[in-house]
Amino acid sequence: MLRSCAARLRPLLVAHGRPGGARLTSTFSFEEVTQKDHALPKPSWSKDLRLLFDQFMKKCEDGSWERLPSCSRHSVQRFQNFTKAFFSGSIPVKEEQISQAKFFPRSFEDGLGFEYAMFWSKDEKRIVCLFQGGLYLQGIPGFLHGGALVTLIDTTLGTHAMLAGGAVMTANLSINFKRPMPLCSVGVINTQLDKIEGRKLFVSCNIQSVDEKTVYTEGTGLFIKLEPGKTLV
Ligand SMILES: CCCCC/C=C\C/C=C\C/C=C\C/C=C\CCCC(=O)SCCNC(=O)CCNC(=O)[C@H](O)C(C)(C)COP(=O)(O)OP(=O)(O)OC[C@H]1O[C@@H](n2cnc3c(N)ncnc32)[C@H](O)[C@@H]1OP(=O)(O)O
Repeated sequence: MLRSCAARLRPLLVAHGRPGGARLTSTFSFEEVTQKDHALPKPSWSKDLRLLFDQFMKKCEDGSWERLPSCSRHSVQRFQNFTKAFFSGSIPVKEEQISQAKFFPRSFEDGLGFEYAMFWSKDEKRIVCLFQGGLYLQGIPGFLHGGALVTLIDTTLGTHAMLAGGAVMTANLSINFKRPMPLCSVGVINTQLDKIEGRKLFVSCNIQSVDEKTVYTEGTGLFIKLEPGKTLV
């Protein structure tokens, strides 16, 4: 039986002894829901993406690296806990709609949107995200839309911030587009946590070509740790 994504993510959050991780687990009581893990090889993955994925799966064998599961939906339970913890006002979306809601980067058909897999290095405290942008992410003809790259950077930096500090939200992103990234090509995102100041987590990354000869995009993000009881709306 497929374990829920959240259940597979939970050990990561708690294993790093993050109070946030524990709080996130206790606050969000990861309900056991069976969901498809999208961060696994699919027929739409290119040879480059599969090769890189296999290289990183090998690195996971000694436990120094960990593949991060990635599902398309939050459970209703997590929605209830998240909104109860951080949102006082009535949230416009209804609970029954949540089961249809999808995590944006996982809302495309296989191969047409964001194909990606993230790996977390416990020792180096960084994420490597292997990414292939599909045909529905086009901006200028033949190249990826800048907003698609920002989405992926937001999600990757946000995941790093979450692993470092529990439930977070993006406060600021700054992006430099250095070279256009071709549609259907593979990019590698490397993140680093630059500093933590109170509730503020400053993380940065770049997206490089597989041969590391081209830097497509650079990004920094400021993520704010959410405080249960301090409602956002
Ligand atoms: C979220 C996880 C939930 C559980 C998920 C479980 C499993 C994971 C599964 C999938 C998820 C995968 C990845 C998740 C990670 C990321 C994905 C994307 C995340 C987003 O896509 S999320 C949507 C976009 N995001 C928003 O919708 C936020 C709107 N916003 C607000 O909700 C508030 O704005 C908030 C909460 C950010 C802060 O509000 P607040 O009241 O709590 O804090 P306050 O304002 O006091 O700021 C505290 C200190 O930050 C400084 N500060 C604030 N903003 C700044 C800025 N822009 N520039 C420079 N400094 C800034 C202040 O100056 C002060 O600094 P100082 O302490 O030094 O005075």
